[in-house]
Formats: sequence, structure tokens, C-alpha cells
Amino acid sequence: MTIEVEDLTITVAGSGKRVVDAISFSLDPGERIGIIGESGSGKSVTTLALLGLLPRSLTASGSIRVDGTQIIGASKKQLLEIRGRRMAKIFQDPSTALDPLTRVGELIAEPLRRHQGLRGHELNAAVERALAEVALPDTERLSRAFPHEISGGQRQRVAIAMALACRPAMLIADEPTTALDVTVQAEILDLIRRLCVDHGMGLVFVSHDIAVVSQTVSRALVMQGGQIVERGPIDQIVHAPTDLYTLRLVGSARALDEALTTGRVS
Ligand SMILES: Nc1ncnc2c1ncn2[C@@H]1O[C@H](COP(=O)(O)OP(=O)(O)OP(=O)(O)O)[C@@H](O)[C@H]1O
Repeated sequence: MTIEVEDLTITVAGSGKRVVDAISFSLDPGERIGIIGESGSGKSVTTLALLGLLPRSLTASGSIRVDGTQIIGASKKQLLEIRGRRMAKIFQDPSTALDPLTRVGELIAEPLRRHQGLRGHELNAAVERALAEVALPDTERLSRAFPHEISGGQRQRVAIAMALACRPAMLIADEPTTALDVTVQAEILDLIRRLCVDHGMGLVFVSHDIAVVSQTVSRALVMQGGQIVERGPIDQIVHAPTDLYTLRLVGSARALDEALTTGRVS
């Protein structure tokens, strides 16, 4: 899947405030890209625009082409088609994606039934496979559990399994590990990267944390105040940033990293 964003501007209805200001970037099939920036820099609204999911209070202008289809101004039907089958999303808090009253097995079965038309034994086998693919243990017991009966890390794995059920060409992940503790965070990042590579799936990975992004993507955009202030290969951004704001982000990530390894917090 290719994504081509040109001069995307997102404006708050009423005030006319530009929360995203004429940004352009593109993504080749299977490419993994990060969007980095502090809170309020416009990362989340950019990903919502890619999915055609902006709230009514925000208006997009410019162009977003997904495999050539224009997302801005597209009909509901076109958007549903692109979102459900070809673009999947996972968010910071997996609980929002998981209906608390539905057992894990059924949560994963639902998109498989809807998008792939699977039934009966075939469906059960596909659910088992989906759970195993995200490295969830004891899949039989887990299928019968409700979301609140499993850990936060396991919930995010279930959300990933649901997102991948229809074999999307692109995964949009908005701070998917922020709510998890550091060890679980590393495991989930590893899982996301492996699944992308195995399935040739593209990734748009949003995070305020440059260290997290650097483990997952090959290229990144740095956003500040709705604009892209730096872009390039992730190694270059981490090791030789040219923008002052990026330098600050890298500096604070490094200071935290050092404090954690030496046990010193200044
Ligand atoms: N529905 C909305 N109506 C008006 N303004 C909004 C709306 N949603 C977001 N904004 C504003 O758009 C700007 C960008 O928000 P966005 O959520 O994209 O930032 P972010 O970089 O993802 O930050 P965070 O990591 O905190 O989510 C912010 O100033 C925010 O207040």
C-alpha cells in the first residue's frame, strides 16, 4: 500500500486554528515510518486523517491518497472499504478496542467472520492461529477469558491479533506501548516489527518517545506545532539531528536512558 500526503492541513472548525499545517510525506509498500513529537504536536490527528476518522470539529484540506484513492472527501462506503480491509489500527489503550462483555475468542472471530467469511471449524482454527501468531500462551483458556481477566500486555496482543485478522497492508499504531511497563513494551515492539516484516505490512508508528520509535521503524518524521521540522532515516535522526527541537527530544531520551542504566535521576 502506498500513502501520499500532500499539503495536509487540519483546521479546528470555528476558531480556524491549524493543528496540522501543510505537511507532506509518503510511504512505500511495506515501509515502516515513525511520527515523533511532543503532546499536541499533531501526530494523532494526522493518523486519524489517514484513516478518514477525523471528528466533525476538525476539517482536513490538501490531499491524502491511499493506493491512489483520495481519502479527503471520500464517501463513507469508500472509507469503510479501505479501513476494514487494508488499513488497521491499534491505540494506546487496548481496552477501548475490546468490548468488555465479549470473550477474547469471539473478539478475534468477529472480524474473521465479517471480512473473510470463515465459519465453523475453519473459523476456530483461524482464531487459534491468530492468537498463536501474537504469541499468546494457552490459547484455549485465553479464548474463553474476558478482556478484564487478562493482563494489559495480553490485551494489546489481542488488539493486534484483531487488527491483523484481515491481513491489512498497513498498520497504524498510535502510542501502542505507552500504557505498558518497560519489559512488556519491548516485547510488543518486537512483535509489531516481526509481524510487519513477516507480512510485508507497512507501519505508521506514532510516539512521543524517540527511543521506542527507533526500535520499530526505518524512517521518521518529527512534528512540532503541526509542522514537520525534521525527517530522515531513524539512525540519522537519533545520532545526527539537525533541528533544535529534535536535538532536545533526543537529549531528553538519552538522559532518561542514562538515568535508568546508572540508577541516577538528575
Ligand atoms: N476534536 C478536536 N477539536 C479541536 N482540537 C483538537 C481536537 N483534537 C485534537 N485537537 C488539537 O489538535 C492538536 C494536536 O492534537 P493531537 O492529539 O494530534 O496531538 P498529539 O501530538 O497526538 O499529542 P498526544 O500525544 O497528546 O495525543 C492539539 O492542540 C489538540 O488540542
